[in-house]
Amino acid sequence: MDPQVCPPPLSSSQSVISGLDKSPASTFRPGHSRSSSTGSGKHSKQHVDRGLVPGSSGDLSIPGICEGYLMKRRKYPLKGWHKRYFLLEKGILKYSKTQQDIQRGKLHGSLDISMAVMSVNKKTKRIDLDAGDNLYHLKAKSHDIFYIWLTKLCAHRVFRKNEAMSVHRGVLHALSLGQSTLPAFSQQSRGTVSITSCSSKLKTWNDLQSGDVGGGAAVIHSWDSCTYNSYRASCVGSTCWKFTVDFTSHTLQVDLFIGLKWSNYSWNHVSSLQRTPSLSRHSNRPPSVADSMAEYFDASEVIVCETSSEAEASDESGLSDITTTTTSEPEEGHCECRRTTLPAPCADNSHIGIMTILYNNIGKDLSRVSMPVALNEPLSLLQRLSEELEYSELLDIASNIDDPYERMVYVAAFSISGYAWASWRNRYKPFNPVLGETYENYREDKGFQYISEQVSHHPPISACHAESENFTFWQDQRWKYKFWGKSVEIISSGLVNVTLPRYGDHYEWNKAVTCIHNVLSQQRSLEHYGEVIIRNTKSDVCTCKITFVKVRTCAHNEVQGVVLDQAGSVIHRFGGLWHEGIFCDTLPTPKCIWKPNVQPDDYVQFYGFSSYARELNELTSELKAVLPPTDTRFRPDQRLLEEGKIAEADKRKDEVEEKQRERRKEMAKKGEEHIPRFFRKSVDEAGREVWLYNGTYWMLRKDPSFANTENLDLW
Ligand SMILES: CC(C)CCC[C@@H](C)[C@H]1CC[C@H]2[C@@H]3CC=C4C[C@@H](O)CC[C@]4(C)[C@H]3CC[C@]12C
Repeated sequence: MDPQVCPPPLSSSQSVISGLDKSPASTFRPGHSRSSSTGSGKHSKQHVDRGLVPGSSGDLSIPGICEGYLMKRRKYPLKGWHKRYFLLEKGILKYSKTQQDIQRGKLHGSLDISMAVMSVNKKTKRIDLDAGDNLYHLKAKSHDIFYIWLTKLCAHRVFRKNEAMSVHRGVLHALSLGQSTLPAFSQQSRGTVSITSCSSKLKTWNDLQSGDVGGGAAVIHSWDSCTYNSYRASCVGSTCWKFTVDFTSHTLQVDLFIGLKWSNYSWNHVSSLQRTPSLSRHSNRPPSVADSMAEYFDASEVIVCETSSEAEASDESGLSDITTTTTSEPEEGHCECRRTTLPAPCADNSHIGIMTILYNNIGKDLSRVSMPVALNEPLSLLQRLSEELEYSELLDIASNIDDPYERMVYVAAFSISGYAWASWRNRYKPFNPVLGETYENYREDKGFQYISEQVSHHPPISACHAESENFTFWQDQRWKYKFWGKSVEIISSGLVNVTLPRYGDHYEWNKAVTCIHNVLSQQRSLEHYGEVIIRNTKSDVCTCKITFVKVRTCAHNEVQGVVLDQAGSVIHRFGGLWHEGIFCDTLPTPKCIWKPNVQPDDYVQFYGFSSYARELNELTSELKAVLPPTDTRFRPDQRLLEEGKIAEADKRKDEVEEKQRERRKEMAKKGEEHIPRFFRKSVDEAGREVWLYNGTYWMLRKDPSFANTENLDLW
């Protein structure tokens, strides 16, 4: 995959589709050409430049309009593609059913190109635009049309960015002149905010960024008095401006917003200004800094994928499902052929009397209590633990950062990313794996292979191990549930370990406490709290302290962290919301370090599963041939649940549990002890009992293969 690829921007006068421009359907406007991608004319052979996203020139000429029919992937529940008429003008992509509808203003949707991550696939002629709250999967009918759109989309992105830059300069200029009105071009951009009233705040902000206050480094308290109550952001030199100027016209408003917040204006005040869609998309909460930063960083990406996929062709039939979360075209033979949905939606479990179950088991370890299958999601805890690797790319990045402090920031973001699922998953519980159950997750596309095993039943311990070229990850988790009457606390012991062989690092950290609030009601919510300390056992250059902040009046899911040097001084500071993203402002370029993938639209119907989670229990014929029979994917009750056959699943669950009890009794009778197959018990440097991978799984899988080994019969 090749990030940051865009054809050179075209000014209005040098449209790639000059041939098309001459088609009768095209209309010309001075300095504002119109290109119809539906025309049949030939354009000069295009090549996609590998290199920078162009456009720092500040050229403000408006790129030509581009319009025509494209195929657009349907939204759930309808599948397949449909033909829609698109119009790209001044960086805004609008679409309707027909050209007439567009002309009449009957829009189906619109999207700001500069706010979207664009993924393209030349072979399949696909362009995916992900603006966070809006995701368009588009496909051109021919390569010519594909290139026209690609070129134009890039040109419009650049235009929007330059426009924002110039608006910004204009504001600064106006402020420096003490003007109360703004130059015309800023009003042309949007002009919705009462700029004059904010100018004094901006000026102070401007002083801050120019280093007049605090010797070039100003510490701003409470950016957002609600979300970032205690989060302190330092703004060094011009860095704060840097992120803002690169926004489109939204920038201005984000700037003002931050300026206002800093000046202790309330969100309500800001919301009384006319907000742009990007700011108001999370209507129930104020935008966080993480949001805005994430938007910028995403928007600067254009991802090109070279590969094609056979599955793509079948999409035409309208039979395959939508992919809503991938921002790039997956590699051949992989994600595209992974499933994007589950065989059946989840069943309503609100009728299950959790109260009776919990009250009958007060004081007991709930992981031992058998519960009705309707409370389960079709994943086991072994699979659940592998979800912690969903954002393994953070470790790949860390493994390429020479600076140990910055490396730590990425390791920290990885540790936080493993908690993101919680905001969508509070209605169902994973299956408790039976003793000896295994689960592998071989992700060639992500570059790691993961294996896990249930190594102990009492207490339940799940051990797992993943390796890739860049890192090794392992943990053995034991957890205890504590029921407090209304909420359940899950306390996990066992450390998470990550090594980065390139630097000889070995990081280890504890887990935060997970709490299910209002467990008896349907308005359950999950919270993580406590402190996570990340240590590098191979070097004491730095440690990291992450605080999952316990809920306060309005700051939900807040997390803050610091990277400290040996003397205890703060080298890096980061923070954000564990379900939304982590932002670090102490790096040379303040950055959104991590942002969770966009949830599929239909996540509520499918247990709150992300796209990644949906893939975990898929059993393809290739996998069937190589997996050991102990793999979770073969667990019959879980499979039945996945297929929506609740009553049968319940019956099978009893049988599986009964079989486990019998095996245990038999072993006890014979005086035997269960010996895990792929993990061995050991003691770490601090004298703690740990379960380590014995290195045999992938070897056996290959030779002689599990079909030729003796395997446990678990179900
Ligand atoms: C009453 C029921 C249906 C409500 C749903 C309970 C859910 C939210 C509970 C049940 C089991 C729990 C998991 C048990 C063990 C772990 C491993 C730990 O390292 C992180 C938290 C994690 C992953 C827990 C997350 C929350 C969890 C999934």
